[in-house]
Amino acid sequence: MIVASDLTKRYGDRVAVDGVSFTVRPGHVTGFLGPNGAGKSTTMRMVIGLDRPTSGTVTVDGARYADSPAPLRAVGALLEARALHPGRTARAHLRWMAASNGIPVARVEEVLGLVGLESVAGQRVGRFSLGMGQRLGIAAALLGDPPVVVLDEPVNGLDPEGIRWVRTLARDLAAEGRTVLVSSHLMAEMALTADHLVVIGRGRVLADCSTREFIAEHAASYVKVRTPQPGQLAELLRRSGADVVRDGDELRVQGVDTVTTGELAAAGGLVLHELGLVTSSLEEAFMTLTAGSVEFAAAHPAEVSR
Ligand SMILES: Nc1ncnc2c1ncn2[C@@H]1O[C@H](COP(=O)(O)OP(=O)(O)OP(=O)(O)O)[C@@H](O)[C@H]1O
Repeated sequence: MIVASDLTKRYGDRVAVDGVSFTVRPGHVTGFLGPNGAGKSTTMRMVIGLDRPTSGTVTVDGARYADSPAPLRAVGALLEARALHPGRTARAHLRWMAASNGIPVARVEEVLGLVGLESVAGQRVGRFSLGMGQRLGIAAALLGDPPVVVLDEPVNGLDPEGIRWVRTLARDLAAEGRTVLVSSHLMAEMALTADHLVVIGRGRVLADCSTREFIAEHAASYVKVRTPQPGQLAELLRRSGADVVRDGDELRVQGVDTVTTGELAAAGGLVLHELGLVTSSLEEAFMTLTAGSVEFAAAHPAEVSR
């Protein structure tokens, strides 16, 4: 279990992580979600002791990572900008990591197989593609067979097959009872991978709930209905308590479902050309939630031309 309590990190007068508290439980994939610059990497670096909190604490299974006698066996981590010796082969890199953590060399071949890098294990990592580098980073994270796995943007640079592979791997690791924390700035991907979400923006926790709860709360939906008699239908719907927005022959209705909308139209003898439920995408929900906390938002075209 990872427990962060009031975790804060300042760089000079810049607050990267601002009083963040959350718990990552075993047996689940927890998605750590936020736009660029939200503080995800900084938080993850503090989890594995690469950065020291300005204040607050973070513990892994009750202990600070820095106090662990064999860190790779306690927490496996894939962090961005991993330092790799470009002249070393993938196998040599993993063997060196295994040796320095008292891990049997046979485990190196196991993890190479697990991430699908056996055939290129003898190649120098300097020539690896971004995707191969990510797989090597994941192999390194799993080397110590750790109960806690922290993956920072693991699908970066992966093709669709690779993305699906990471998703399955994360879920399998959680199903084995491990604690799995995966960061991403892609809401849709996280919705498929994570059971639980911790959403941050500008260093603060914006949401901490199950993925199901997040979808139910933030993905807005409305009934879309098209009719040649929009004025009359809007009137009927409003009388039954619905909020209605009219756009030509189309009505966007909230507060009643598709069944009620159809029945009201039938009772009023009105013709319908279209009736359906529209649910805003999770990406939209995520962007709405984090709108005020995006560090590098693109200017609106109208603002640029002004
Ligand atoms: N070493 C550093 N010195 C100064 N500022 C830093 C440092 N590391 C991070 N920051 C700042 O802290 C904030 C959070 O950065 P962080 O990399 O943790 O965000 P992130 O959510 O991981 O973003 P991304 O998705 O872009 O990786 C940013 O404003 C960043 O500029």
